[in-house]
This record gives sequence, C-alpha cells and structure tokens, in this order.
Amino acid sequence: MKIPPILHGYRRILFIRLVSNGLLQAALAIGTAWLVREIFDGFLTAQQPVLDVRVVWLVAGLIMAAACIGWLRMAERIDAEKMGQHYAAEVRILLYDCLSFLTPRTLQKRSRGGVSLRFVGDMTSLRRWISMGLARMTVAGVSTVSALLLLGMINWQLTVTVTVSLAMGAWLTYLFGKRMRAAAKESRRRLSNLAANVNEKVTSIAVVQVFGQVDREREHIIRQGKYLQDSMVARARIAGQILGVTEFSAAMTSATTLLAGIFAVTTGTASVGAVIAAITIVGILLPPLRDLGRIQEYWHGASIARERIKEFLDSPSLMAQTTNAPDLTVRSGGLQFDSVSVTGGLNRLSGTIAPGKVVAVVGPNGAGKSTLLLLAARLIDPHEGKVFLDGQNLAEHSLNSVRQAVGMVGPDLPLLRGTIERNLRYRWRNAPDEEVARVRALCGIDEMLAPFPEGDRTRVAEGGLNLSVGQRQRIALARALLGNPPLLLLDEADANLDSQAGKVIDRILASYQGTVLMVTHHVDHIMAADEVWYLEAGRLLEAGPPAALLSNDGPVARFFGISKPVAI
Ligand SMILES: Nc1ncnc2c1ncn2[C@@H]1O[C@H](COP(=O)(O)OP(=O)(O)OP(=O)(O)O)[C@@H](O)[C@H]1O
Repeated sequence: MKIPPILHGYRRILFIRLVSNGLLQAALAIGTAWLVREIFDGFLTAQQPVLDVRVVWLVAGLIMAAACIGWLRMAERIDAEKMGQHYAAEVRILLYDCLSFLTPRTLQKRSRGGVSLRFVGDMTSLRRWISMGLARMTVAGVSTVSALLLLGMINWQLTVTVTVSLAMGAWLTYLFGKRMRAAAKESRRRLSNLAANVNEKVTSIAVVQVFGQVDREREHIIRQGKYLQDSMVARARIAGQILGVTEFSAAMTSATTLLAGIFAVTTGTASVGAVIAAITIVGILLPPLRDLGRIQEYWHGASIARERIKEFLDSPSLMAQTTNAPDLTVRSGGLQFDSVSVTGGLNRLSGTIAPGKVVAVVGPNGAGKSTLLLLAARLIDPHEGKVFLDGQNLAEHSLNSVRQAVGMVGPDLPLLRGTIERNLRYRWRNAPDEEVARVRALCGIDEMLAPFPEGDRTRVAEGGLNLSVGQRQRIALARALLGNPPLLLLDEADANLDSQAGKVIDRILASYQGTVLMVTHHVDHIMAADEVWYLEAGRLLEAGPPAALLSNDGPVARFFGISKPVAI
C-alpha cells in the first residue's frame, strides 16, 4: 500500500482555490500599495496639502481592500483545513485497511501505543502540515511572487532590495530549520515510547499491582516523561531560534527597503509615494516570512509521520495474494493441511479432516496447536505447504469468503466494546431472530444473563473485561456459531467453563453439522472427538480415534499420564 499523493482529486480543486486566493491577495496587496502611493504623491507631498473628495474615495478603497484581504484569509484557512482533513481521512482509512490485512502475529509484535500514535499523533502532524504549512506556503508563495512582480513595475531598485532581503531571510530560516528534523524525530520517538508504556500499563495494571511494582513503574513513567519533556524543550529551542531569525530577517527587510527608498528618493529614481507603497507591500509580505519557521517545523513533523506510516503500510500483509481472488465455494467443510510449515511454529505437518468430523488437537505448550488453527482461519499463511478447504487452496481465494466459512473461538479473539447483543450478532448483524435464539439456547446465554438486569443490553467493556472469563467464553462461542459456518475452530474454548458450562461444548459437539478442529486439554471433549491429533515441536506425531490412542502406549497416552506400566 502506498501513501496517496497530496494533490489528488478533491484536494487538487482545493489547491487551485488556494492558488487563486493567493493571486487575489496579491492583487489586493498591489491595489493597497497603489492607493497608498496615490494618497502620498497626490496629497501628502504636494506643496500645499489639500483635502478633497478623492482622498475619501482612496481611503475607502484602502478599507475595502483590507476587508477583502481579511475575507480571503478566512477562506484560505477554511480551504486549508478542508484539504488537511481530507488527506488525513484518506490516510487514516488506508491505515485501517492495512491493519485489517495484517496477521495477528505481525500486529502482536508492535506496541499498541505505537500503532495508536499513527492513527492519532501522526495523522495530526500530516494534517497540520497540509492545512497550516503547505496551504500557507502556497498562498504566501503566489502572493509574494505576484506582489514582487508588480512592485517591479513601480520601481525595480526597490524590488531588488525587497527580493534580496526576503530571500536572505528565507535562506537563514532554512539553515536553522534543518536541525529541526533531528529534534522532531527524537521527540516522536520519546512520545512513542511513553505511549507504548502507558498503553501497556492501562491493560495490565493488575500485574503491576499484584507484583508490588507500582512505585517502580511510576519512576519509569516519570523518567520517560522527563525524556519527552527534554526532547520537546530541545525542539522548542530550535523553533525559538528560527522564530528569532525570522523576526530579525523581517526587521532587516523593512530597514533595507527604507534605506533603499531614501536613496532612491534622494537620487530622484523614486517618489516618496513609491517608497511608501514598497513599504506597504513589504508589510503585507512579512507575515509569510515569519510563518516560514513554523512551516518548516510542520514539514519535518509531517515527513517523520509519513516515514512511520509508510513503514506500517509496508508490513507483511495478507492482502497482496488476495486481490481479485475468487470466492471459496464451501460445500461440506473438509479440511486438509498439506505439508505446512510456519517458522518457529509448525514443521511439514500434513493431515486431513473429513467433512463433518471433529478433530481434537492435543500436545504440550508451544507445540503449534494454536498456529494450526490460525492457518485454518487464514489468519496467517504457511511459509511452506498449503491448506485446502473442500479441495480449494485458501491462499488462492478471497479472504472474505474464507472468513465466512469459519467460526472461531480463541484467546486472541476477545469480545468487543458495546452490548452483549452487539457481540452475539457481530458475525451477522441482521441474522434472523430464530438463528440467534438457536445459538443462545446452544450456548446457554439466557441462563448466563439471569443476573444481569439489562439482559442483552448489558454493556461489554473492551475485551469483555467486565464479565467473568466463563461468561465471555459463552458469548464468544455463540458469536462463532451464528450462521452455522461449515468449519468451527475452537482454541481452548472449554478452558474456563465450569462443569455446568462445560456441557455447552458437549451440546455443540453433539449437534454441530460442520467440521470441528479444537484444541483442548479436557479428556471428556477429547473422547467426544472422532480423531485426536498429537502435536509436538510443530510435528504431527500421532493421529487416530481417541479411545485407541488413549489405550495404547503412544505419545497421547503418555501425555495424559495413562500409559500402561512397562513390564519388568
Ligand atoms: N504471536 C506470536 N508471534 C510469533 N511467534 C509466536 C506467537 N505465538 C506463538 N508463537 C510461536 O509459535 C510456536 C507455537 O505456538 P502455539 O501458540 O501455536 O503453541 P500451542 O501449542 O498453541 O501452545 P499453548 O498450548 O501454550 O497454547 C511457539 O514456539 C511460539 O514461540
């Protein structure tokens, strides 16, 4: 995925409006200068100043020009903001699209704080550059060039003086501003570290409390805050220096114009009115010069934000392979792993599950059980080998159609913020009430909701953390079963259910029409399976009917500690 160009579509129209705005502002600046010259040369430098009605018209003209410039500045600000917001909205949705195609494991490697910073802080940097930097620079650039060209018609010596002074001011500002990049980068890094830490503490404050590390973590946050503060002050110091330079350049431009004006009047090459006109134009051009420092700050902030966003968009994604891919045609849910390998997870594992069968995956921690389920849901792709559903390679079909074919429950699939009903219907928002009632009955949702006065409308906090683990598990099961997907993947879905709730799994296994692949440590549920797969170090070491595997002297029986005693 690529970051979109700034001047594209609607933003190009806004840009043209800004350029026109700049031209109008320049015309008004020139008009103002012309009126000032007329007043000075016609009325103030005459031997005997006279007050006639023309002065009133000229002054009225000045007031009108000032009002128009004010209105144009307002329009400029609005268009600039529209342009910045429009761009930020486009990049934000691009980031979301990228996020939705990332494998959960790629995302887990990143800090949540760092990812959120891209959606909030970096987006602000981009928007600020476009609406307050680029737009200001466009209008100021257009009006400066036009005003200087027209000033050239009034008096070329004064124009050269103003141009050289402005150019030197801009060059000095640029020289000082170059150091801003490193400072902006450092403060962005510090902010990201602090955001990642705070985000982690918000989600795992219980760990800090239980292990009595409140003071230590407090110190850590103070230290990170101090680093951030130092880097922000260093950045502000450079910004302050740039501000000083621009103020100095602005004063120098006014002074040199005045000096050149006096010289031109004494040598007879310019009238007093022309000098006053030139000074009026300089007065109009100085604010953009003063803005230059801030514009550079915005530019560096935005270019660092762009780098971070680009790096995120370049993350390994499942999107590339699935663009324009056909949909799966799922019939019975037969699943096949063909020599699949996942670095650090699975090693050339092959196995087939016939349609409608239940396979229980068992094995020690880190054996690759969850990885196998992630492959079946296409939440990761194998580095080698293929996964087939009803004979169709998952990697060659649209992600949407794969996900529609799969229902999944697992530790990495928490409940979402909202109501219980929203979570139940998450998979299929407009599911018929009968279908919802079916999964509710299957998962015992109504008996679970008995203590909640608001029933379905009960609020669910992020991750479902305001519910007990078992309650969350039941809702997650109902969410996965809605619509009866042909393939059901259960990753330790029975881990937190009490004996009563454990019957939910028995009911599901007894009534489910599709294929089930489940990771479980419960012997009862293993016995309910048609087949058991025993994984160790990413390999499938044993497979067969549960009764047979538990009664022989193989890895499964040894794993459950029920191997026959060896005769001496
Ligand atoms: N988020 C992750 N990113 C990278 N590697 C991971 C991630 N999660 C697990 N792994 C690696 O994949 C390997 C298999 O892990 P997996 O979670 O599939 O094992 P498991 O059999 O489900 O273990 P457990 O019974 O402890 O849940 C492990 O060696 C682990 O290091």
